[in-house]
This record gives sequence, structure tokens and C-alpha cells, in this order.
Amino acid sequence: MRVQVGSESPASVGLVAHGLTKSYGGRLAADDVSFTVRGGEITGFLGPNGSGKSTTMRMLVGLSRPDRGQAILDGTPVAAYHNPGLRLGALLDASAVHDGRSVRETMSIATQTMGLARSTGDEWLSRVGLSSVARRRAGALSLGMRQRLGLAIACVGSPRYLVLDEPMNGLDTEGIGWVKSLLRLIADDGAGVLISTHLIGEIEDLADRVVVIDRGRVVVEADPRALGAPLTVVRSADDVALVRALEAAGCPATTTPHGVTTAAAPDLVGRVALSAAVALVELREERARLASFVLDNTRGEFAAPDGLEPVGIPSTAPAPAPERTSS
Ligand SMILES: Nc1ncnc2c1ncn2[C@@H]1O[C@H](COP(=O)(O)OP(=O)(O)OP(=O)(O)O)[C@@H](O)[C@H]1O
Repeated sequence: MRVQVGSESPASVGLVAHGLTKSYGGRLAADDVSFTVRGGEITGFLGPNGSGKSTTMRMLVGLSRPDRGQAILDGTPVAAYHNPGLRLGALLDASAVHDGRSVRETMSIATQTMGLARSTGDEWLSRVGLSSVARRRAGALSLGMRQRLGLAIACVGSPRYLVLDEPMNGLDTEGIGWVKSLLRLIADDGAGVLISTHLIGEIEDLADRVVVIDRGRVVVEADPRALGAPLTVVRSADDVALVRALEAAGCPATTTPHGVTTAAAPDLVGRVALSAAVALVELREERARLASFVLDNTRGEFAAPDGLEPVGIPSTAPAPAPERTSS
């Protein structure tokens, strides 16, 4: 069953996956995958390992030919574009750079191919924090630095759409926050961004829409905000007394094996507990609402550390890209 929440009418413009289907050795890796990446939005493409995200993305950017279906970019098949980098930027595999070329040479080739000034490439290297390693061989870069280089190359043509396969891989928390703030800026500027991940927590506070794929099929397409507000989860020295106090304060609460959950905000819960003289052991906002929804609709094999807990990423991203000088 495919679950749709929020608006789902096909867009007249957008990057459209239209019935994309591909099998390898008789096994369907992508099965009739359809969704639209809209300008000005970040679409999170979520799925367990091996669910078909990369297969779909390769078809979407024209790197792999679908058995059936089509990738359509603003009304024209992607395959028909001669220089799609100016409309469609992609980062599919950060390790797919020539190890022997320097960072700057790698960028130069990209800008030449797209007919852009070399200085535009230099600006992007600076923007992603790689200016100081511009002479370094790409082969000597860390995975995180390669991701930055790949991101810069994907963005250098100021494309209308960006397709990014697991761009947070290899980045530290600061780097992830920076990528998220960059993508937000790019989307706010009008571009459509598709970003895949198998880590729900990486995109739940970033994506305007999520498309969840499982065993090659889209199972959920939703606006994450339509999935409900976050819950507060609290553990205390006396959960029974806490629930009683919360309910007396007009905050319905439920006791679960993981503690007490309530829709009331954490600070209110804290104040109620204080006035009821109940000592708190733990108080947190449960950011797993999307996770539970997704897990309910898939095989539940997401790489989350404890089944439901998304990886914690600060919601406010740091501004500048830090320069990394060591690999
Ligand atoms: N070139 C290929 N040859 C054979 N099988 C492939 C190929 N590419 C992908 N597959 C298979 O297709 C299925 C989907 O793989 P895909 O890489 O698209 O998933 P994914 O969701 O991107 O996974 P991950 O998060 O692990 O990268 C898997 O069973 C995979 O083994």
C-alpha cells in the first residue's frame, strides 16, 4: 500500500520520476517508482539499505536507462538534454573522482564541461571550504572532503534541481549541519533538491516532503509536518504521579514501556513535574514521529541505532563551511 499525506497532484514542472522501473538479474531494484521533486522544496528520499534509492536516482539523472518509465525534467525527458549539469546537478558517488587530479583540476573540468568561468568553480570551492586544499590530489581527500567537492560540482552550474545520494556520508555533525543549511538556502532560492538517506534523523527536520521507498516501491509520500507534532517523552521517579499531575494540568499523557508520552511541550512537562514534586529522570522531545510512521510502513530495517531513535542533528545549522586541512 502506498500512503500519501499532503498534496500529491502531479506538478506541471518539476523533476519527475514517472514509473521508473529497473531490474538486475531478474530482481526488481526499482518498481514503478513515481514522484515529483518540486522547485523550492527539499524532498527527502528515504529507504532502508538496498531499497532502490541509488537505482532510482541514477535513472532520474539519466545515468542509467530504465527498463520502463521515464525521468522528466520540466516537461522534457532528461535523456534529451545535452548539458544537463546546468539544469540538474548530481552527487551520486563522492568517490567517483579521478584520484590523481587535484581538487582544482577536478572542478575545472566540471566548469569547462558546463561552459562556466573557472572563477565560478573557485567560488564554490571556497564556499564548501576546500580552497586551502585546492592543490591536493582528490585521492588524498577524506570522504567528508570528497562529499564537499562533489557537492560543489553538483551546485556549480546553479542548477534548477539537485539530486544528492547520501551527501551526509562521512561528514561530522558540524558538516552535516552545514550541508543542511546550504541545501535550505538553495531550496529557498527556488531550486528543487532530492536528497537520499537511510538515516531518518538526517532529514526529518529538513525535508519539505519525504518519499519512502521499500523493496523498490514507493510506500510513503508525505509532508513530514502533516505526520503530526513531536511528542515529549519523559521518565520520572514516579510515572503514575506524573501522569496524574499532567492530566490534572490538562495535558493528556500515556504510559509506555519507554516512559510517559504527551503532546505537551517539554518545558511545560518540566514545570508540572516540579510543582507535583516528581523527580525527572529523562525529558526529551521525541523526534521519531516520522521514524515511527516510516517504520510502520516499511520492513523496519532502517539503520537507526535503537530501532526508533533517529540520529540527533542540531536543527540550527552553523553558517560557514569550516576549512579542513587534514585528511
Ligand atoms: N549495478 C547493479 N547490479 C546488480 N544489482 C544491483 C546494482 N545496483 C543495485 N543493485 C541491487 O538493487 C537493489 C537496490 O540497490 P540500490 O543501491 O538502488 O539501493 P539503495 O536504497 O540505494 O541502498 P543503499 O542505501 O545501501 O545504497 C539492491 O538489491 C542492490 O543489490
